[in-house]
Amino acid sequence: MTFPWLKGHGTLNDFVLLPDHDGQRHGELSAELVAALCDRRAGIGADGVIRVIRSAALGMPSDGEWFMDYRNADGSVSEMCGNGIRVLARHLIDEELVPEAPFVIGTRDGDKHVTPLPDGEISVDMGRGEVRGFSKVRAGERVWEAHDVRTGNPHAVVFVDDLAQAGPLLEAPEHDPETYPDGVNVEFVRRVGPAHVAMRVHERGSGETLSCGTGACAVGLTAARLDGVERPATYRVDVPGGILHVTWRDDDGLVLTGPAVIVARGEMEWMA
Ligand SMILES: N[C@@H](CCC[C@H](N)C(=O)O)C(=O)O
Repeated sequence: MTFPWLKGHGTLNDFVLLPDHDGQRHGELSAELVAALCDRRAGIGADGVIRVIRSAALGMPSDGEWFMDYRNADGSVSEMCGNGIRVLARHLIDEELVPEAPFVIGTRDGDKHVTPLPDGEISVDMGRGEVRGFSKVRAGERVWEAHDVRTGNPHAVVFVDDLAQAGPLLEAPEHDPETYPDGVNVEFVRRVGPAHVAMRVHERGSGETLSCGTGACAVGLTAARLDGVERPATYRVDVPGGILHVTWRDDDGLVLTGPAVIVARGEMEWMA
């Protein structure tokens, strides 16, 4: 089987893009193929795969022509990816597949409005986040009370004095299956200064990654609420792979802004 692919990243959260515009190339995208492509030794290597497909071809209701069909590195499906949608947007712009900006991309968390900025960064209206309460997470020997936050997908946000307190994060932090029946992305957050935080993340289905856009939104929203700030407020979120900005608008919506680049493309002859 041969097929085209591209590789891109947003703050080093990296993705393999699989153009499959009318859904005829990959059929039901198998978890096995996704995991093989994401393998950093035996495959291309990535935190996730994005199938570039028309909303209509996937039968998904959307005002956007294009849909982000997102898979984690283990092949599991996620509703939303804040870094991935910017990388997909960059690809759609580069290939002139979208007529004008701003434009809409469909996701399993609904339609997202995307705005390319003059400095090359891309903003995404992520919709409203939801802060629900608390739930315990454990990493290594330590247990924390985490904020249960939803930004299209599930997050547990833990404030720490030092990001090293999370330990090596080689395994998924333990969590309450009643709060998170489908698993959870866990963010460890340190305050850096006013409206400025730093985080590490262990992503559901992908392990520790160098950035997470939905996670940055969960963290920015939680920090801003704890600070009791007036909206609109913008928080800088430092991730190991770069810098993201999260704006909490006065209508409660969250806007994620950050870089997105395509770094390679090719034609794959899958030998496995
Ligand atoms: N890296 C992404 C989030 C990807 C999905 C996540 N692992 C999940 O399973 O919910 C981001 O930038 O938001």
